[in-house]
Amino acid sequence: MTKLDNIHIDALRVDMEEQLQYKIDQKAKPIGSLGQMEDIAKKIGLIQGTLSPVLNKPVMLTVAADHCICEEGVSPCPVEITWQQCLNFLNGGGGIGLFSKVYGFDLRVVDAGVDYDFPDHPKLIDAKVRKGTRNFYKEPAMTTDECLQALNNGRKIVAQIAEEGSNVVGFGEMGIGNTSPASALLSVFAGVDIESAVGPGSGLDAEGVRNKARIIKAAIEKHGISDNAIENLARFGGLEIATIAGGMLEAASRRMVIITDGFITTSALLAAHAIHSGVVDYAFFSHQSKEQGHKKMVDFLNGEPILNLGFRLGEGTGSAVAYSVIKGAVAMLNEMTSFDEAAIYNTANDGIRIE
Ligand SMILES: O=C(O)c1ccc[n+]([C@@H]2O[C@H](COP(=O)([O-])O)[C@@H](O)[C@H]2O)c1
Ligand SMILES: Cc1cc2nc[nH]c2cc1C
Repeated sequence: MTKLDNIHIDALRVDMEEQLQYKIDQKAKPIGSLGQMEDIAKKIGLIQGTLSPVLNKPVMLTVAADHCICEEGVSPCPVEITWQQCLNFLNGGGGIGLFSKVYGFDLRVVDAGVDYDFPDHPKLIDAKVRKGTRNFYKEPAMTTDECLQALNNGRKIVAQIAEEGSNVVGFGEMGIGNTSPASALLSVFAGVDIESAVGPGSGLDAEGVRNKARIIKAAIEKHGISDNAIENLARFGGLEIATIAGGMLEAASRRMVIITDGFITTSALLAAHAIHSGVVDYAFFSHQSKEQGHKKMVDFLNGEPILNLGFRLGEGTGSAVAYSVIKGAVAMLNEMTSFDEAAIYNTANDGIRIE
């Protein structure tokens, strides 16, 4: 059976849009002058169905897996970096170990399919389906069952953090080789040609990028494109990508704020969107990744990146940094003085309306 049970995603509370806009326009500022922050504040109001939203206990889920597609020379990095970085994150290191502390996230590292036996750790979640996603140049990346298992693991993990009181989940990933499945999913779900969907990832040269495009193109020709989203995810995805996709669907069904990171977590959102398009209503695109295909993903999903810092690290680093803006947006809606409170008039001294 290639479907997930009981996914229900509510529509946003669009009936509240006018009231939210009114509240924002009463703030002591020219109309629209906080730009995209105003859109973010409004969207969180629509997600939570309130004029006074609250962000509780943000959790960062950095989901990791290995990729046997690396056998085809699609990544310049040794695969051992996946498990080494996971241990590093658990010790507060790497980009996401640091940024989780700086920006106030409770970081959990999720083992969705790393080719390594980790020691127990309070912040490590064991959701290993198998040691490494298969080489999709030769065979489907996952069986349908494995893919469903990963999707359901993501759902369970997010359900658990929601039970613990969180209503904000940032997504990150760690997986040497995972820009290859992300490119394949961009091509399959958004109809983007392979050459435009592929890039250097963690640092391939031009010849390497051409080889990567050739491998992914051959794989898509070999397995074909299904009209079932989960089948496509199983053929070309990754265990961390499927786990993240399931987590995003669960988060949306619980009206949580979802923060996507770069190229790989956005490919998970593409897959989740193909399963249930309503998931995108709950998602914030933290930043515009340098990986060329990322813009195509964001455009396909009608998103607008919050930051553009030239990041291409992954791990959840963009999600963490952009949360500072999201927090500011919610504070603006709740705490910024209105014209009334600031005891200034909605007209300038010379009588010109401030707009
Ligand atoms: O987040 C991004 O946009 C991003 C872009 C390029 C690479 N990465 C990271 O680099 C790794 C994948 O790169 P690669 O070349 O091994 O496929 C993986 O661990 C990602 O976290 C991440
Ligand atoms: C050091 C290192 C850290 C990473 N984090 C995400 N991808 C990565 C790739 C490398 C090589």
